[in-house]
Amino acid sequence: MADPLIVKICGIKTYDMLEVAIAAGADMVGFMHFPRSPRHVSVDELSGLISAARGRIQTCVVLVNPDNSSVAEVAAFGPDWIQLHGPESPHRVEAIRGEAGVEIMKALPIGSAEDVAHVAGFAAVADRVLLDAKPPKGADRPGGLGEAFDWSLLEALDPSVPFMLSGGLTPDNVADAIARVKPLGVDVSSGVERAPGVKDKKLIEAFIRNARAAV
Ligand SMILES: O=C(O)c1ccccc1N[C@@H]1O[C@H](COP(=O)(O)O)[C@@H](O)[C@H]1O
Repeated sequence: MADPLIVKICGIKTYDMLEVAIAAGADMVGFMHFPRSPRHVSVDELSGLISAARGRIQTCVVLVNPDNSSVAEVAAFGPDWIQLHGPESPHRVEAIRGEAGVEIMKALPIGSAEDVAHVAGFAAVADRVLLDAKPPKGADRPGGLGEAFDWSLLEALDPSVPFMLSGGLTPDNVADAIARVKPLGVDVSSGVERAPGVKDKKLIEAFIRNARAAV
């Protein structure tokens, strides 16, 4: 039997939306700890949200090119995952994985065949890889821009590499994405918001319903 699809709702900032994601049947929630993001939560907020979620849903803290002290500070709150969403090298991913004591998801920007060729090297040192759109030059953050990439690029990916898909997913395109790309899981932030950083209950419910119906 195929593995069940993993659905991650990222950029949760409030307890209300944490409860919405849990009730709607998400498998994982993501908390952004990156000040330039409209979804940024402070370390105090992170600590509270992770505690409220513990044992009910998997938690993932998103960091961008963190130093060792940030990794240690966040890992101490006991999330299930840390997502590295910056230009971390395979060597750095391996070092953080060794130090953090939590599972590591490495986000990789995909905009060309060359980007796809690098995925297997990261998959070898991370617990999971997340394939996202490559941000345009000059973007103020490396993700969470609601931009999709050309999914057909993934036809060149080694089929033995499991990956999650993100970038511009919405309730309207998630079923098509799953059918075409066959990811291990899907991850959404902007596509379930009514304004940047403001999650919407109905969009979260529709996203999860449509994703589950596609498998
Ligand atoms: O959400 C952000 O602001 C963000 C900032 C820095 C790095 C990653 C960020 N978000 C992650 O990007 C992907 C795709 O998001 P979207 O659905 O296209 O908006 C997802 O993993 C977000 O958590």
